Order: sequence, then C-alpha cells, then structure tokens
Amino acid sequence: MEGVDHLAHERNKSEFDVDAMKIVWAGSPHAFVVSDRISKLVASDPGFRKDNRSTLSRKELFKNTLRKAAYAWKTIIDLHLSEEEAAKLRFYVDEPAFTDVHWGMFIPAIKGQGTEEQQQKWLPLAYKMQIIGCYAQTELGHGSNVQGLETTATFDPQTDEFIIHSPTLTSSKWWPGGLGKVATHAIAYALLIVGGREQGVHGFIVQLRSLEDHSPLPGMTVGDIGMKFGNGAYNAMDNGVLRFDHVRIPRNQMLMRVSQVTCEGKYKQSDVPRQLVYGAMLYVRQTIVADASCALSRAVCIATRYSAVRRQFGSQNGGPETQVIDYKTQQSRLFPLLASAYAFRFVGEWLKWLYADVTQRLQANDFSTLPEAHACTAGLKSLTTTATADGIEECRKLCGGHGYLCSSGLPELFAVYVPACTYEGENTVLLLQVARFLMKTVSQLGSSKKPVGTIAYMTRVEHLMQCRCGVQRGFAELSADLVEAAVAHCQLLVVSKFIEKLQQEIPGKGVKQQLEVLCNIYALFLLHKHQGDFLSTGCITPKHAALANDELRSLYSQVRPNAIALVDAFNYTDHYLGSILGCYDGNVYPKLYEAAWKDPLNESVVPDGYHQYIRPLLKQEIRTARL
Ligand SMILES: Cc1cc2nc3c(=O)[nH]c(=O)nc-3n(C[C@H](O)[C@H](O)[C@H](O)COP(=O)(O)OP(=O)(O)OC[C@H]3O[C@@H](n4cnc5c(N)ncnc54)[C@H](O)[C@@H]3O)c2cc1C
Repeated sequence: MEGVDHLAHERNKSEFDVDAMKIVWAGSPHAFVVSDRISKLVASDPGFRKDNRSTLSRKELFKNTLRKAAYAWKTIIDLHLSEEEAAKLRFYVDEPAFTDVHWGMFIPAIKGQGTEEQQQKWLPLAYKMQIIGCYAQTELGHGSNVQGLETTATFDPQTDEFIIHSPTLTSSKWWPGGLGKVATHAIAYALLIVGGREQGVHGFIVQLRSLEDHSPLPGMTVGDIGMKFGNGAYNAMDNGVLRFDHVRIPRNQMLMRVSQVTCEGKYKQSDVPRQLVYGAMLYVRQTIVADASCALSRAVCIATRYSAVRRQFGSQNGGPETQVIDYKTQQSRLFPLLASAYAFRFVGEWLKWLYADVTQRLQANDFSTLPEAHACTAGLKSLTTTATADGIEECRKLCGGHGYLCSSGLPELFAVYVPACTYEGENTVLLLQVARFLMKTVSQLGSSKKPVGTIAYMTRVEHLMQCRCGVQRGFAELSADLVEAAVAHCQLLVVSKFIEKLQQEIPGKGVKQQLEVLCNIYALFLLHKHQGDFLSTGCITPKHAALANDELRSLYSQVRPNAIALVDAFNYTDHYLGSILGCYDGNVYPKLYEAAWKDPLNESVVPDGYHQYIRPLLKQEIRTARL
C-alpha cells in the first residue's frame, strides 16, 4: 500500500527527540539544514537516478558516470552552490567517479605541495574543471613502499626540463582513479635525479592528454586497468595504467614548496619545513574516517529497518510471527554496529578538530603534535575502515537471503567500500606505524618527556614502568602483537572521544540518554569481544567479564524500542540508501516483487538462448546441437 508507513508502530515507540538527534548526527543545525536540503535535491532529480547501476555493462556504467558528473557540475553552477553545498551534492550523488580524486587528492596535493606561484597557476584551472586531475603514486610493483617507486624524473639543465620515464614494466603507474580515461593532468610521483644523484621521491604535475581532442600526449601509454570487484561499485571509476617514455615537462612543474631544483641543477630545501606536506595526508585520512561513519550508518540503517519488517517463527495462536529484531542474537550482532556508527561519527568530528588544530600549529612552525596527529589519523583510518567493511558484510548477513540481492544495496555498498582498507595507506601498514609511535612513547616513559594528549594515559599505567621485558630489539618478530596493541590504543581513542562528547551539553529530550546507552554498548561490546586479552592481562576478573555481559544484554533491551528512531536520525533519503530493504516506509515485499520484474532477464518470458541450449537438452538432441 502506497503512502502507508509500515514502521510507524516502531517510530511511535521511540523515547527521544529524533529531530534533535538529527542535528547531533549532522554536527550542527547549519550542517543539518545544508545536508537535508541537498540530499532531497539529489533524491528528487531523475538525472541522479542510480537504481539500475548494477545491471549496466561496464561501458554503459562508465558513460552514465560521466553524464552524472557533468550534470552535477551543471547543477552546482546553475544553483550557485557554495563549496560546502557542492561537496554535499557530490556526496549524495553517491557514485565513485574521477571527480572524487580531482577534488579529494589532486587539488589538496597542489595546495599542500605546490609553491604560491604553482597554486596560482593550477588551482583556478582545477577549480573550474578546465583541467581534470588524478593522483598517480602507486605503481604495478610498489604501493605501500613509496620510496621503492621506480618512475624517474631526471633533470636536464640544457632544456630546463625533467624527463619523466618508466624504466620497467613494474614502474607503470597502476590504480590511480580518473587516470584511465578522463584525467587531463596527473600529480605523478617519481624518483628525482639531479646531476646523476638520486634525491628521493617527489611529485610532478604532468599533462596527460590534449585539451583539444583528449588524445594522450606523445610518450604516454595510458588506459584502464580493467574490471574490479562487484557489480556497478568501483567499476564506475577508470582506475588507470600509465607508462612514460621520456616525457619532458618544464622544471616549474615539480611541486616545489618544500624542496626545489634550480635552473643550474641544484637540489635544495626551501624555507618551508618538510613536515608541512604531511598536512594533506592528514586531511585525506580524516575525511576517510568521516566517510566510515556514513558507510556504516547506511548499512546499519538498512539492516535495522529490515530487521523490524522481517518476521520469522514464533507465531502464537495464529498471531504474527516474531520480528527478527527481537531475537537476542540479532540484537547482539546489530546493536554494536549501530553504536559503532555513532562512535565513528564522534571520533571523526574530533579528528576534524585535531586536523584544524595541527594545521594552525604547523603554520606557526609548531610541529610538536604532528607525530601524535599522524598516529591518530593513521590508526583511526585503519580501525574505522576495517570495522566498517566488516560491519557492512555483517549487515548483509543480518538481512538473510534478501541481503544478497543487489536491490538490498548492501553488495554494492560493500564492494564500493572495501578498498578503503587498502587505499590511502594499507590498514596493517598504518597500524605498524602507530605501533612504532606507541613503542617510542613507552621507551621514553622513564625520561623527563611526559606523554600528553591521546597518549597521556600511559603516565597512569604505573605497572608499565615496572615491567621487566627482556626484549630489547625485534619489532619485526613481534609485529603481529604490536598491531593488536595499536588497535587497542585506537579503540581507547574512540571510546574516550565518545565519552568526551557526552560530557558536552546535548539538547533534546532523551537524546543524551540514548547516546549514553550507545556509548556503553560500544565500550562493553569491545570488552566482551576481547575479554580473553583483558582476563589474561589481569585487567578484569571473570566476575567482571560476566557482569559486563549481563549489562550488555540489558543495554540491548534499552536500545530496542529506539532502534528505528536511532537510524532515522541519520536522515538518509531512500535515494541515498539505495536499498529496498532499508526504505523509510518499510514496504519491502511489494517493492522487492516489483523490482524483480524489471531485471533485464525478465524482458522476455522465454530466455534468449532457449533454442540453442535448453531445448536441445530437453529434447535429447545435445549430440547434434551446435554449441
Ligand atoms: C579502489 C582503489 C583506488 C586506488 N586509487 C589510487 C589512486 O588514486 N592513486 C594511487 O596512487 N593509488 C591508488 N590506489 C592504490 C593504493 O593506494 C595501494 O593499493 C595501497 O597503497 C596499497 O599498496 P599495495 O597495493 O602495494 O599493497 P601492498 O603493500 O603490496 O600490500 C600487500 C600486503 O602486504 C602487506 N604489507 C606491505 N608492507 C608491509 C610491511 N612493511 N609489513 C607488514 N606487512 C606489509 C600488507 O599489509 C598487505 O597485506 C588505489 C587502490 C584501490 C584498491
């Protein structure tokens, strides 16, 4: 039945002010208003339709993505959207595209690594999309180990140019989004060679394609790397391969904010401290943490609404069966994910603040908090993306068989999301960096250098000081354990930032109470999941572990009546969710039934191929059939 809210009885149960929670989730009343307006604008415009994405061929999908990107740009110009609104619009269009890399990596790289002059030359072109950029770092043979990149940039003082070259197959650039078919320019990373001396890996602005007819410039071999995981998903993106054959670029196209090559062929550091370039990396990683809460909340919204609609077993005296959300096992899998979505939202907010703070300090030549900021962004990027990828998959399972249908939205969400565990720093590699930072901090505990900020808790761990550990060296041998320690540190960060959030004033009837319940679920669920570690280190007793588990069960019961309202507070449109199972009105079955008939396979009753392949089987004519 159209217009009927099948989840109204659930919404009526809620014990808090959902509108006030929407503002907490958005971050501020202003952020809510912008987000609400732009998401509805996108949802109501047929030009941004996305429900057919998983049935399109690669070429159709890609062309459709190009159309949407152009249409989004036209909308931004026609409506005079601000930068904030434009970014929201791209977010709600919800299609991986070259524009993500152009705005998210190419422009920040020029801002972070380019000189004033370079910024003045390139940024206006990029802002107007008169050039489209990609970020070409990874090669076929090297990703995580950036210092191992093989592409070379050799300075030629005769012509005042760099010669960019790919000396081996493994030096081919491989993976950059937007490179395959769209980008006109790249920030390409290459080993700088000046006067025969290697000077480490640097970034260069390289034009790839003609601005007249889009053909690759001489010396460039460029294309797409092929189909990726899932239907639709990241196949909308032209991740590319690129080989340079002695391509010449002017000297002023090396990004020279930090180090420079003079026309005489001298390599020198500029006055700008090297640490400044880390700013761009911190920026990108903190946006990935914010995106994690969006992706996880989206999956949780779908699984929660569907769990309230779905009924299995338990009918008494001919009454309705039990909603699967009422099964304790369903709650124990779903509600920690709901709590995680909120936890990641708040730690993301804090990380945004941390980024602003560290940027201000860097500008004042204060680098003291940079190692901590780096450890926080790297660790939280790793923790939240891993938990989100796993969480989306768990939500798919929570939706049973129907979760496996593309129309549930979950398979594509998973396929789009999961590479976040790999790009912008492979998650384990990042945790190893956090572990190194932690070990350095521990090694300095006895000195006058007191840990502050997110590592201040270490001063309180008196027994750490008394620990007698025979291991002096051997980081590599212990790295698997150290990675676990890094994860635990990051979990502590998430919990403590959730608690700090609760110490702020939070308006709205019952809002703070709901958040307290979620915070407790998040913390106790971790304790329950890792109780082996807590017990074996003597941090808790078996009695504590049992009490924590009892409390967790009681907290699940407290969330239950509020579950639908807690996911409504994300304020996602049906368009953004892209899921029949998660639709706002809960009218799942008629929509699933209707969608099935729209599948291309159902265009004819008798399938194409019947006469060649099915009929010969049925008629026992397989031996003479032309197969
Ligand atoms: C969808 C997608 C989009 C991308 N977009 C871009 C882009 O726009 N531009 C770009 O330049 N690149 C891009 N990349 C590439 C991406 O940045 C790299 O894939 C990433 O940095 C990981 O590097 P790798 O592939 O070399 O992994 P590897 O480092 O080879 O990882 C393989 C395994 O080795 C392990 N490992 C590696 N080093 C260590 C170590 N020191 N100690 C212990 N274990 C280790 C890892 O944990 C992992 O399990 C993209 C990738 C994907 C999937």
